Order: sequence, then structure tokens, then C-alpha cells
Amino acid sequence: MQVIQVEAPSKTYQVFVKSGIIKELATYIAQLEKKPTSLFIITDSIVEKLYLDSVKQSLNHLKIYEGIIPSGEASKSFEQYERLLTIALQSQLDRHSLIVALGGGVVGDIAGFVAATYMRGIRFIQVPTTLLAQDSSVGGKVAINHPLGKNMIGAFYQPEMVLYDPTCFTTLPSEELRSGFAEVYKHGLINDELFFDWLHKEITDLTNIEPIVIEEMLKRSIEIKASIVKADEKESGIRAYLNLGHTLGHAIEKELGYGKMTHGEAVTIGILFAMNVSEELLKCSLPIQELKLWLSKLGYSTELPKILNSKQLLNTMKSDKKAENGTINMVLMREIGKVCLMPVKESTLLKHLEKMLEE
Ligand SMILES: NC(=O)c1ccc[n+]([C@@H]2O[C@H](COP(=O)([O-])OP(=O)(O)OC[C@H]3O[C@@H](n4cnc5c(N)ncnc54)[C@H](O)[C@@H]3O)[C@@H](O)[C@H]2O)c1
Ligand SMILES: O=C(O)C(=O)C[C@@H](O)[C@H](O)[C@H](O)COP(=O)(O)O
Ligand SMILES: [Zn+2]
Repeated sequence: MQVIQVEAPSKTYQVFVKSGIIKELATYIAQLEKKPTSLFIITDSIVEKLYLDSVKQSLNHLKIYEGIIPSGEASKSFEQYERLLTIALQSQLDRHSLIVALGGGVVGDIAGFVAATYMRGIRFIQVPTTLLAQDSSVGGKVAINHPLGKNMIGAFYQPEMVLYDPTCFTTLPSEELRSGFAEVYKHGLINDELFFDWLHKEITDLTNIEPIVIEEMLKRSIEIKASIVKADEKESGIRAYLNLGHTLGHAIEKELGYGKMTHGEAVTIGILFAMNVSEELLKCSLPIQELKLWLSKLGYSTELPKILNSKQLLNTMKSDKKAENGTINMVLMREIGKVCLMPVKESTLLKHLEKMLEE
């Protein structure tokens, strides 16, 4: 078992990575300082069928309620948020109840936001089932989307613990593996060249990764995220680096319609875009072609979908949470492992968007 400690200023907690851990929830819940009065398991319609029974297996001595949302990004909505709160109220959850977020980033984000706001905040634990969730389950960003922008309504609210079972990856479709892996190699690009080089060498087929490599990959990726969250929990500085590729990535997700392209695949296009802009503004040379080749071999599309419109994308990018007074701030790369946050002129962005749309 790998145990990674997250020392966020507001709370210290542990991420346990262990095959089969979803069947041992009761053991971990018993370690909480105060026993929960009831559990509210929030999951989605696909994960419910695959894993809910296994999770419930060890929990039969506790009062359990369930909230199932439809699978997919469109569920990070006001409608599902209200529905979950209604179930919580009807089930008479109290301040000592515990929310269990069983699923990927969508479930983790909405369930965490329910936990953060129900009766002004009750405890929750993350039980991630996707590769992407090595990012989303750690660090306490919880949110829902607004029709006008991604993750616009949310909070910083840390879980009590994260119980991560990598055997869940065996049922993940390949596009979801790609989505998750984007947030893994992103951690290498922003913080650790050696890790990025190791990934580049080891990962040649996302559907066939040795368990030992998965374990190492999760450990290092979560350590990087934890170290950044420790230094800057509420994103007043370096936490913004975790947003590499997201200024455009989030705009792509919103413009295509939530759920049309996976988060990580949109972020990948956003990362390539940020690298193009970085080369111009920081006068650096980045291995863009090499990265594109590797990503294409892994099945990623590295092109901006042609149905998108550059001006519309730019307009959406202006409402990115890193923008200040209408100026877009982007995470740019100086070299692998070294990034910075910089204001970028609209004309520069538009030029690179148009160039990418012509490719
Ligand atoms: N809070 C954060 O710090 C943070 C970080 C990164 C991403 N995110 C958010 O996370 C979301 C994306 O998360 P995601 O990629 O996990 O998406 P997701 O939760 O929608 O899961 C992807 C798909 O896989 C299915 N699924 C989940 N686990 C499965 C399993 N083990 N086997 C088979 N199918 C399974 C789901 O039903 C869904 O259809 C986005 O909304 C993104 O904005 C948040
Ligand atoms: O944890 C963070 O900080 C991140 O930025 C991680 C991102 O991968 C994630 O997609 C996050 O939800 C984006 O946050 P947002 O503040 O840009 O909505
Ligand atoms: Zn992300």
C-alpha cells in the first residue's frame, strides 16, 4: 500500500492507494475521530453498477443513503446539486453524517460541493474510481459548472481521507484512461522533468500498463499535487500552475457542450496551445513535436476541433478564474518542469487559436 500525506493548511489527511481498498471502507471509516451517524454514498449511474455493492459490503452496520447521478460531465449541474441536497435533507443527514464520493472527478467535485455546503459543511471522503481522480480527489477543489463556465460555483473543502483502488482502472474505457493520463503528465510538465521523462519512456500503451508502473505513477503524481496544495491551498500563487492547459481546455469543454470531449483530452489540446504561446512570449524552445508524436501514439487528438470558433473561444477564456480585470493570465512553460503565470494579450491568443484551427 502507498500512503501519501496531504498537509493542506486547513486539514492534513492521507491518500491510501491499495488494490481492493473499496471493500475495506468500514475499517477506514472506523478510524475517524467521530463515528458517523449515517453515510450518504454519492455515485454515478455507471459506477453504481460496477462498484456500489462491493463498497456497501463492509458497511452493513451503518445507516446508508444513496444519491445516484447520471454518468458524465453534464451532471456537475445546479439540477443534480439540488437533487442531492434534497435527498440529504429527506434522509435527515445531520452534522455528523459522512458523504462518500464514489466515482471519478465528476462525482468527487459535486459530492464534495454538497459536503461543503450541506448544513454549512459536513465531512466527506473520496473513493476515486478513475485515473483522472489522482488529481481531482486531492487538494479540495470542489465545484459544479455553470452554463457560462466550468467549475464556476464551488469551494475549497478538503476530504477526511482518500481511498484509492487502482483495480477500478480495469473497467475504464480507453478515452477515460487518456483523460486521466493528461493530468498525470501535466504534473511532470509543471514540476518534475525526471518524472515526465520516466513517463515518456514507460508509457507506450495506456491500456496495458504494468501494475508496478501504475503504482509508481500514482504515487509521484499525487505527491506533486500534494506538495503544491501544501504550499498554496487556496490558489493565491503557485497552485495556479496546476491549471496548465486549462484556460483553453475549459473553454473547449464549455464551447463543445459539457461532456462532448473529456476533460483531460481538452486539457491536452490546451497544453499544446500553451506551449505554442510560451515559445513566442518566453523565447524558449519546447519539445512540442516530440510531445505531439507521443500523445498521438497514445490515441490523443492533438488538434483543436474545427467546429470551434476562435473569437468565441477567446471570449470564454476571458472568464477563466485566473483572469484579472479582463486580462487573461495563462500558465506558460519555460522548459519541462518550469512554468510561470503570465498575462497574455488577446491578439496573441487569437493568432495562436487561428493557427491551431488551420492545422
Ligand atoms: N477538483 C479537482 O481538482 C479536479 C481536477 C481535475 C479534474 N477535475 C474535474 O473532474 C472531472 C473529470 O473527472 P473524470 O475524468 O474522472 O470524469 P467522470 O467522473 O465523468 O468519469 C469518467 C467516466 O467514467 C465512468 N467511470 C468512472 N469510474 C469508472 C470505472 N472504474 N470503470 C468504468 N467507468 C467508470 C464515469 O461514469 C464516466 O462516464 C471534470 O469535471 C473535471 O473538471 C477536478
Ligand atoms: O487542483 C487544482 O488547482 C487544479 O487546477 C487541477 C485541475 O486539473 C482541475 O481541473 C481543477 O478543477 C481546475 O480548477 P479551476 O479552478 O480552473 O476550475
Ligand atoms: Zn484538470
